[in-house]
Amino acid sequence: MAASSFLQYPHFTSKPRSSSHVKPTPHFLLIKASSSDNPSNATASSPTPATYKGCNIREEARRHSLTHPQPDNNFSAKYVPFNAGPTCSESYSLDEIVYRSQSGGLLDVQHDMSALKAFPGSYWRSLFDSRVGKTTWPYGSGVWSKKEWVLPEISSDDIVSAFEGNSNLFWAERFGKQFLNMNELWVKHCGISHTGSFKDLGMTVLVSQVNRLRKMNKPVVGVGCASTGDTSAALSAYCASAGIPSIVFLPANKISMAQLVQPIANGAFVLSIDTDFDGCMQLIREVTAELPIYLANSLNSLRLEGQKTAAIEILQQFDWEVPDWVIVPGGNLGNIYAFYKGFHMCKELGLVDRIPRLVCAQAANANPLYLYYKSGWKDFKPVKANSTFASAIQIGDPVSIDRAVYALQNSNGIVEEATEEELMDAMAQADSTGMFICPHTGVALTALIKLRDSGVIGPTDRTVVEGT
Ligand SMILES: Cc1ncc(COP(=O)(O)O)c(C=O)c1O
Ligand SMILES: N[C@@H](CCOP(=O)(O)O)C(=O)O
Repeated sequence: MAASSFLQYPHFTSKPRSSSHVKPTPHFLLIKASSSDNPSNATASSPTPATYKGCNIREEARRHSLTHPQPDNNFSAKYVPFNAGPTCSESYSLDEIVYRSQSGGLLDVQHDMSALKAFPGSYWRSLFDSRVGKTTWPYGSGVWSKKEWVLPEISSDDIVSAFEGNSNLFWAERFGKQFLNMNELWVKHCGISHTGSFKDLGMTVLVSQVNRLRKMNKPVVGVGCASTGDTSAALSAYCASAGIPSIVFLPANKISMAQLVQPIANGAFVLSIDTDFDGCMQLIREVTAELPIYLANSLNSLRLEGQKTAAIEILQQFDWEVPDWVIVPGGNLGNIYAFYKGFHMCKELGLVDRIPRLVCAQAANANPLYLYYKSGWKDFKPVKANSTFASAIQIGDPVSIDRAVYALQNSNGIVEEATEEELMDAMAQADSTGMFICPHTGVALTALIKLRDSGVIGPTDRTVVEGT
């Protein structure tokens, strides 16, 4: 299909739809950014979803901020080439539509660290702790409770949030003791989220920024992604919440029915393409380079700003004590870098004094990072990803390979792999102790089992496995 023909699809009008066109759906309750806080804008057919004593929570937040002042917003962030040296002067405003550096490399969101450092670590710890479990807009979200470190310049009115984050850090006591002879095993359940995916953490940031860009009349007619199921579920839900068209490229017959239903129900333009995820990723990169469709995959570094908050949350949930190990399943490899970035910011800004060692776990059927690691980081080759029960990480040519290597090299990290048999055994063992985990978490648990067996992870090491 020619790229331009996407624009003929009725979803893709060049004019942003006003929020009055958004019909609330009975399937979910998202707190939607509106163009105004004026309660009189709420009509009978679109009731304000969250009310408190007759006012919406934005109004309430505004009143609250008068009595509980938030830090002065002198904070800012910009895009810079990923891992550029101190002499590099290339940078872009976050209001520009750019995914790659001049040399074609990855970008990173760089915060004004000197402005953030004006406040001591104890200040940030107390501020973040004070926002947990509240409905104050937008800080009730685990992502936006760290707004100053995420997208400091966005207006709270532009934020599209489902109050994602603040996920359970589960003490896997029985599994740890019975199968691993360890007491300090924890599972960070990032997948217990609005759409059932940790991608919500990144998507609230990306779609909020798109909402802002559209209000600035930037040329964004819709948002698109390639997906193995989770990114498309998150993208379509957040876009539907904000009344923004979305388009998702899915590899045909490789998405579970449960996840295929999500973008369809959310009204996304769903394309099932006769290729694998890597083929879909290539296609969406070409389409978003040519058309005013904003790229929502983790190649877009905005996503990682939201996902990094899971790492900050882990520290917060341990009362700012640092675990020894954090194990993350890896596919397109944005998330392992997001974790590194969250931990590293906490160290740099004085909230903690060290970072955990990171482990990235891949399915043996889709293991390009593992092979690269085993070569001593000498020889990266994309692979043809074979089918795996961990279908969301069936990815052979990860876009964030450079970010992942950086994260692992700077955290004394390790890469492990899991065969199909190993990941299924790990799942069965975990489930037999009352957990109910997905195959991707099974891949991460397999990495843990192997590292315990070899003695690399000790019996008293505090270890967190990310459930996605
Ligand atoms: C359920 C699930 N777990 C883990 C991952 C891996 O995350 P990443 O692609 O950031 O490496 C993905 C996506 O790839 C996923 O959908
Ligand atoms: N597993 C992912 C693959 C795409 O990852 P992304 O983080 O780059 O969007 C999915 O759910 O689609």
